[in-house]
Amino acid sequence: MITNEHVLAALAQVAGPDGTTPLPRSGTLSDIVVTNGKVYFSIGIDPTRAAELEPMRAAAERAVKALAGVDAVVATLTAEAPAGGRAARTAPAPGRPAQAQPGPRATAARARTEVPGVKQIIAVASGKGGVGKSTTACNLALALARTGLSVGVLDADVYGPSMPRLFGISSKPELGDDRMLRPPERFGLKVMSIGFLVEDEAAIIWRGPMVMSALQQLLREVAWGALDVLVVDMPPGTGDAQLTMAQNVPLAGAVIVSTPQDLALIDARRGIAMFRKVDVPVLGIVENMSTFICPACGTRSDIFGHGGARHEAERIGVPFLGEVPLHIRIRELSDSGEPVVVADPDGPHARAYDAIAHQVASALAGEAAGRRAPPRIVIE
Ligand SMILES: Nc1ncnc2c1ncn2[C@@H]1O[C@H](COP(=O)(O)OP(=O)(O)OP(=O)(O)O)[C@@H](O)[C@H]1O
Repeated sequence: MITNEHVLAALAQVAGPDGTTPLPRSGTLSDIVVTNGKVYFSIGIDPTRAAELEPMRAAAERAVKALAGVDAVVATLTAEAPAGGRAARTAPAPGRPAQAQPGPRATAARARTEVPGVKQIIAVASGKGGVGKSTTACNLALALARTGLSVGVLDADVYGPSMPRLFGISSKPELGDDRMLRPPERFGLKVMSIGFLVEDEAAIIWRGPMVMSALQQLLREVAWGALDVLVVDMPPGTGDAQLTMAQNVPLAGAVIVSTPQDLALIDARRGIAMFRKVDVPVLGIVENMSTFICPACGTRSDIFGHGGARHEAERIGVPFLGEVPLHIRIRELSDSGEPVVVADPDGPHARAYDAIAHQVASALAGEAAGRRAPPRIVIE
């Protein structure tokens, strides 16, 4: 069985970014994750040296691949600091002066490199877990595709990837000759999930730089082809991992999912604040599980105080994108791998997602227009 020590011993043969210090002692190596014969690690580097250090990355991969019992190795270069948390991030390397740490905005500007072929990336996020973020991301992506856009889905929820289940995908992505992963396709959408790369239990131990490294790999080492929109299902919450993702992915905007309970709305506010902090436009709030329509008698009940999200959105000046009722069909269909937008395309739930998708699409069109050069005004 391969252990971290075996991997470290192999990496000791490879010189780190300074060209002499072995990688394990260079202070740039992330945690090492070994799962079912696959080894994952990242090397934190100055992003301006990425091309120059590619041979070092390849050498590290080769050294570990040579170990008996290793089937696959994924080594990535990341602009993130090495493992060791904040202490490692702020401590200067031996012999080097301490440097001022860039603030979130500076980091965002540096790290948000576009993903080739992908026009716009949106995050679907929530301030807390269990509010239906993944269900919303999945159905929103399908509804966006119904507006004629070409759409992909990236499941970045390291704490509980659910896109394979929601889309009913059991196949894993294939690795092409060009070393790019070919994402499985379902209902016309390319779907990639962090769950395809690791076992569920392994995902939980991914932290900081490893998470970012995996996300960068999912963004940039996947053959997405030409996409109008890539929908990223974010991990729930507003902790460090989420903030790092919001900072490092070139997001055109974020959709916040909330249930109507006050508590969830407080969390939703935190989510909004997080995206604002890193200059990502909040496209709006979706109120999920907004009302309960009794399947037997059709009576509508407002379980959690319906309208809370709309009211809150108005109050804080964020667009309200729409509401999706709590309905057993949505849950049943999600569990069966046939999302409601596909299974019942003309039903009321699909129409609710369509309405949300239209608003998101027009907000994105506005974002894209905002990025274009302003029109030249000619005064005659
Ligand atoms: N509108 C809805 N009506 C009925 N059930 C729903 C609805 N939205 C989500 N669910 C169900 O609620 C559960 C949680 O949904 P989901 O996994 O999408 O939430 P999440 O916020 O992504 O959760 P996590 O934080 O665990 O990632 C699932 O069983 C899902 O089928």
